[in-house]
Amino acid sequence: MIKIIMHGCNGHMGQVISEIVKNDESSTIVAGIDLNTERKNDYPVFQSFSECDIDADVIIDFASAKATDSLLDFCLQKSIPVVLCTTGLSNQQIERIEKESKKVAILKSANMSLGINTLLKLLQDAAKVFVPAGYDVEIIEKHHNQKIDAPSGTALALADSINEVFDNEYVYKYDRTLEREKRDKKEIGMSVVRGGTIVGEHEVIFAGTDEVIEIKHTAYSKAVFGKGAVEAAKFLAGKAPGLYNMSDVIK
Ligand SMILES: NC(=O)C1=CN([C@@H]2O[C@H](COP(=O)(O)OP(=O)(O)OC[C@H]3O[C@@H](n4cnc5c(N)ncnc54)[C@H](OP(=O)(O)O)[C@@H]3O)[C@@H](O)[C@H]2O)C=CC1
Ligand SMILES: O=C(O)C1=N[C@H](C(=O)O)C[C@H](O)C1
Repeated sequence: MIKIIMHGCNGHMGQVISEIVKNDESSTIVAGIDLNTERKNDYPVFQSFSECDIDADVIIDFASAKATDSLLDFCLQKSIPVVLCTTGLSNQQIERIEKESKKVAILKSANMSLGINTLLKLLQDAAKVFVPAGYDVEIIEKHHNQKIDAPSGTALALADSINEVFDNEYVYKYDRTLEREKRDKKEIGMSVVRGGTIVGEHEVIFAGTDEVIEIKHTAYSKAVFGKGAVEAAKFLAGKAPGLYNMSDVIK
């Protein structure tokens, strides 16, 4: 039975994970951390890591980038691996995660679904064909109106996966409203929609002369992220320090 601390336990994803774990015989949540402690849970909830003295095998994090530094402090202090799912991290935080992963196991993934993680690999094959043939790459992402960060962590991961094939030569373009020039060949454009309760849509477009290829993923429920996160937690518990991602879990 793996013991989990749920960071962001009273948020949308925290509640999805709580339900999954409640029905899972091989994992249990031993504590939650959340700014909001009003909700009743069947485990103790602390407002911050500094108040939590409970030990665990792994932490699942779906909270806020504002809380990522205190999360890392706690993981290092207690030597507890972490499945880091929060998006909107700064470059400094990403550098720190890389550094700290030499001391504790960290699995970082902007999207825990099987679909997106498979797409990350498939896209590289598509890009190897279309980009050298001169096709432009554009990404459109759509999310609910409660989302704080833009573009989504997944949109950035999709772009990174394509960019990696071309030695990271491509520049990301988030806003064309001030442009008075044609699109540069060496850019990947990202467009963002926010509205209602859209769970998460990501579309990658390869636009060539007289043809367009659109590869799209739609999440219909947050459960796809929750299931992946619990699977990742089971994978990471007991692992040696290192930086892991979902491709280590989904073979
Ligand atoms: N990797 C993936 O597959 C996925 C990643 N995400 C990412 O996960 C994160 C959370 O998403 P979601 O559950 O929808 O967001 P919510 O806002 O619903 O939940 C976040 C929870 O964390 C709490 N929180 C905020 N700041 C702190 C803090 N400093 N310390 C402790 N708790 C804090 C919030 O409290 P309060 O409401 O009081 O602010 C809230 O209860 C986002 O970054 C999102 O992009 C989401 C889905 C999938
Ligand atoms: O905030 C969300 O909801 C989601 N965030 C992640 C992201 O930023 O990519 C993953 C998913 O699309 C849902």
